[in-house]
Amino acid sequence: MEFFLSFTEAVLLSAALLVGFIYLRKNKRDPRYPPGPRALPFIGNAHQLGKDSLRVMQKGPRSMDPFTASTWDLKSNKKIVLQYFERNCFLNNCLFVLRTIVLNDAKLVKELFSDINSTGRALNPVTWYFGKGNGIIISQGHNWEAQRRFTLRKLRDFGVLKSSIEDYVTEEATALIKSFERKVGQPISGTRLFNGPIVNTLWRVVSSENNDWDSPVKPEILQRAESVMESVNFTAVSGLFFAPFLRYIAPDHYLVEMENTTDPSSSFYKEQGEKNLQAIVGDLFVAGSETSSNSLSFATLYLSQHLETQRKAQAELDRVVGLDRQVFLSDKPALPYIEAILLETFRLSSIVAMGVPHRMLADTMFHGYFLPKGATVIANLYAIHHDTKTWGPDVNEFRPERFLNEDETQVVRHDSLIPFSAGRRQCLGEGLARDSLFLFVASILQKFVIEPDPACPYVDIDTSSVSC
Ligand code: HEM
Repeated sequence: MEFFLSFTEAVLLSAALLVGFIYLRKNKRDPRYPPGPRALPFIGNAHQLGKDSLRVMQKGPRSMDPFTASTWDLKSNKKIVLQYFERNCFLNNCLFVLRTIVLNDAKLVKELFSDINSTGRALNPVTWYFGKGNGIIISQGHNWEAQRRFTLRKLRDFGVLKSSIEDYVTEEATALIKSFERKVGQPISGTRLFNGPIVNTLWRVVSSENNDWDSPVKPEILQRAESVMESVNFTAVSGLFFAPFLRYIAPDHYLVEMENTTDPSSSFYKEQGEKNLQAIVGDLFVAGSETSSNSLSFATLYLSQHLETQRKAQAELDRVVGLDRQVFLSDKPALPYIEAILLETFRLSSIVAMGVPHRMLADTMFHGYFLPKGATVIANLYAIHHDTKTWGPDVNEFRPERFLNEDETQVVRHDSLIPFSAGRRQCLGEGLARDSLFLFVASILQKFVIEPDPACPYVDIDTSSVSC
């Protein structure tokens, strides 16, 4: 029997063969890649990553017990510290599949993220549309380096990282305590509870302007920040929301730097400088507001379920601070139990569960494995903070004592706690976040006992959702 193809069929067949050929050439799995589950053509590992990609990336797709967190491969009895996955390319500018390296070990995250080759960011059309690669969070290369260095220096000069924004935060904490005092005995929803004081603190850092977030009419900046949180996801948020306020922002810092820049290739030069300034303001709000306010919500949620922990913290506060004065940052060294509560909250909640993905800027050999240029690298912070081999069998329990020495008089730092990631792109607001959370939590515990709502005594806690 003879077959004849029409011209159209021949063209379609050739096109299909060409696509198949390009696919095979581009997506051939290099044997030097880290180990990982077998991927299918075009969809990669999408079928295995499924709904719970967080846990699959932690344990591998054949994991026998998806709910006991451990980065231990039960079959080979080896720790899975590095895995290779292929994710589909929906919204990512890659051909067919997105090569993805997942790091499940804090030491490896610190090591790889200290390498300049790992400092790229995965750009996709959404982040590109909003940020155009400007600012800090989604930029890379010279632009990122220059903008990050400048912002860090200014935040340091300004004193954020030296804690001199203490006045702002303590004022916000006092306002929060007053608002709680009006509601004693009534249930308060934990969602958005801390958005007002956190957004206002950030706003004061960039503009020196103060707003009463507890007034019946929400200040515009809080409305804008909440609309950002509601409407777009973490990576897709834009500085544009805050643009009308740019005239307030550090006029004698960034704008002076722009004015003094005469090199057209500089990221501070004229229009490019403006775009970066706009993006940075957005970055600070996006990265700083939801993370900090959610951490506070988690801290109060855990505390509401652990009255004994509250009693111990309050005994410490009574001894060190008393009731007649405010808590200051200088009290921190004498309040190790409060500090341990925060560290345990960072660990257990792991709110930035998979960090912010990085992208390899050049082919790199790492611990004998080949990490190709363009591959996405994910630090699986959730896995690192929930590894039973590191933290013990009670990894899902809220137990601040794990961060204290035996007689509970000193904080014990743990190398595997990296809620702010590590290396060259480590969180820029870490100091501000740690200081504000300390002041808020200590001020609340100094005055109140947090109890679960009798109408909702059991709370099902997930990293992303809380429900009765
Ligand atoms: C509990 C609060 C916070 C947590 C858990 C947190 C966590 C993180 C993490 C995991 C990253 C990704 C780092 C990486 O790419 O490897 C990050 C980046 C960043 N954070 Fe935070 N953050 C918090 C608060 C803040 C605050 C208050 C600010 C600013 C005021 C801030 C500003 C930034 C910026 C600008 C970046 C991007 C850094 C870069 O790409 O070079 N964060 N943060």
